[in-house]
Amino acid sequence: MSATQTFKIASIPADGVGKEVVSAGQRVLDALAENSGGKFAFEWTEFPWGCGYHAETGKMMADDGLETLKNFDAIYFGAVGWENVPDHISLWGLRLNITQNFDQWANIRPVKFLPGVQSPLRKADHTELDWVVVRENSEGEYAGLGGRNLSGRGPGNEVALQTALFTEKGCERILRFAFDLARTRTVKKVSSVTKSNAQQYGMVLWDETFKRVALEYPDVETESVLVDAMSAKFILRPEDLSVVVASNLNADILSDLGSALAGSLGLAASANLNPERRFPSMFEPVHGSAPDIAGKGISNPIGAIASAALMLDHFGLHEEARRIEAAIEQTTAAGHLTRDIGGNANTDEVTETIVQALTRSLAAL
Ligand SMILES: NC(=O)C1=CN([C@@H]2O[C@H](COP(=O)(O)OP(=O)(O)OC[C@H]3O[C@@H](n4cnc5c(N)ncnc54)[C@H](O)[C@@H]3O)[C@@H](O)[C@H]2O)C=CC1
Ligand SMILES: CC(=O)C(=O)O
Ligand SMILES: [K+]
Ligand SMILES: [Mn+2]
Repeated sequence: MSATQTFKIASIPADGVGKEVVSAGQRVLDALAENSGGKFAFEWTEFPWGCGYHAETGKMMADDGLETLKNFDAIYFGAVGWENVPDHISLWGLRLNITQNFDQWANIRPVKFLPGVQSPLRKADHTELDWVVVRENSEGEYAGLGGRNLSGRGPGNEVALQTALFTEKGCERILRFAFDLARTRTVKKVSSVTKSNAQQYGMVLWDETFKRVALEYPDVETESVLVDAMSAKFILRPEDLSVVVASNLNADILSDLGSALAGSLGLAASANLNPERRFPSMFEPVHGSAPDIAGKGISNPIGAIASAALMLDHFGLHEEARRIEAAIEQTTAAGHLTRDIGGNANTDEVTETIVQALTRSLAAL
């Protein structure tokens, strides 16, 4: 028998439901490894970073945290944010610190409809709707550029600048990524989203770069849509979508909309990729720490488990990734649903049902 391939994964559950869903995802991956016949194994190292760590140390992560993370094959993340730390401090201190410094410039967020899950869309059918949001994850509106003039202009006259950064190289690499992804899909189409009628510098550069790159992909259909119109299109003509590429903020908003259309924020998976593989990539559910339901054991683990499947794809374990997705589908089809999607199962019950479906499918090999 050939040697076991071991993947070193850094897990960062962080805050709120992040802890519940990361442990669910680990449980599923461990079950997969146990049934792999020694083909591969996962070696987990958990880091306690997040708002709880901040309460004890005044920092969101260790000073040498990035240096430590560099040695892992991937990062499995939960969600960051709690009431003891302002959201912009916690997000920049942990998630954005990692995505920015590890140049995880491509954020892939599939919008996936599942059997047995009711969508708010009247015409939703899980066999027909299937699109993916590609989010520029390194610049745009989240470049972190700007500043505040707190009191220099006198009381009541404070000013703040929040500058979006668009570079031709940054636009080009994410647009190429979207085209390459479209080529792997049944429907070869890229919808590029901006607001270039109102934002006449950066987003016009994006639009022009899109037209230029598109010339190299004559086999891929294209459209350029303004973000306000695209939000309507998500609801009225979702069957027209395959790959939707947008800037950091616009894609952030559109991906929450997409996951809500599929039934819940708790379902959506994401991959923060450094496509050059100079740094580890990070896999996390699209949702945040959900303080309104945290600690009750009722959070939906599917977004995190589906993110673990995206991590397997990154490792080249495609067949195993599809098996996890199939186990998720079997579970929802059989009516094992958490509350956010209309059921009354808790996090552990759904996770165990997915593990059982996965184990059965592996035993049948
Ligand atoms: N990547 C990250 O770590 C992100 C962090 N955040 C942070 O999370 C905190 C809460 O942010 P919100 O705007 O409330 O967004 P959120 O995504 O945490 O919650 C929005 C709604 O979706 C529900 N929801 C989210 N995940 C769920 C799950 N797994 N199962 C069932 N229901 C779920 C919540 O209960 C809530 O009603 C903030 O501190 C925010 O900064 C928000 C988004 C992403
Ligand atoms: C911060 C946030 O909302 C996201 O990355 O989706
Ligand atoms: K998250
Ligand atoms: Mn978001």
